[in-house]
Amino acid sequence: MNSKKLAAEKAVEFIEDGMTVGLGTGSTAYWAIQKIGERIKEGLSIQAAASSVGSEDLAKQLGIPLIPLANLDLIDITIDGADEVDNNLNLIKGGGGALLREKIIASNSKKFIVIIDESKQVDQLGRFRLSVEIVPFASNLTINKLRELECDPQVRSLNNKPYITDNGNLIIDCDFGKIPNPEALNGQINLIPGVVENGLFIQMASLVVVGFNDGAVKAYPGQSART
Ligand SMILES: O=C[C@H](O)[C@H](O)[C@H](O)COP(=O)(O)O
Repeated sequence: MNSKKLAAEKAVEFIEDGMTVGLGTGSTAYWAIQKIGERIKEGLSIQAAASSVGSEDLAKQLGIPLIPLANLDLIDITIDGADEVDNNLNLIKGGGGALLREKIIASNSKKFIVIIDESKQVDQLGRFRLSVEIVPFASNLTINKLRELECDPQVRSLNNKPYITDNGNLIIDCDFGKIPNPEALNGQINLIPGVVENGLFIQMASLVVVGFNDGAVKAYPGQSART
């Protein structure tokens, strides 16, 4: 049973004609984009905003109409994956390096639906290294500041070169261990000059849809639920 696909397809049921839809990034969001593509072929009429070049390319292949990002106003619904979801429905995202665009799109969405398989559920965030996007200028200085937070910062690399985001920045993966106060840590990190954004998504989820290996799907409403 593909639990990522189950969660993704459940979430796509919330999309209605005429909506502006935020497309997430990653292996779970992939299934949501595929399902949206299917529904477009069946006559669904929407416009979409992609959170990464990869998702934009996939949407184009599937014939999903994309709205130019500069024209984006309010997004009706965004569907995206996560690396971890805690009991308060706070998230760690950014494993695929798309956290900045994802956070901009999610925070401007009336409804933000998070889709995960059951392995992503945790009691407390911190099993997964937290991604921090920083500008390349004097990156060592910014990394030193992150090190002061005692998180063993590591520059993400790809093919033996620093990984560069869609925005031309670096990703620093930080191991904080268990994160007892994600809200405070989010503020501390984002106050460091040179940091663009980090992968903590605090009280942003309207709904978390979890796919289970036995075929069950459960949905948990978040505190930011507006509908
Ligand atoms: O930057 C990547 C995103 O935050 C992804 O949504 C996240 O890493 C989850 O990806 P996946 O669904 O592939 O586990």
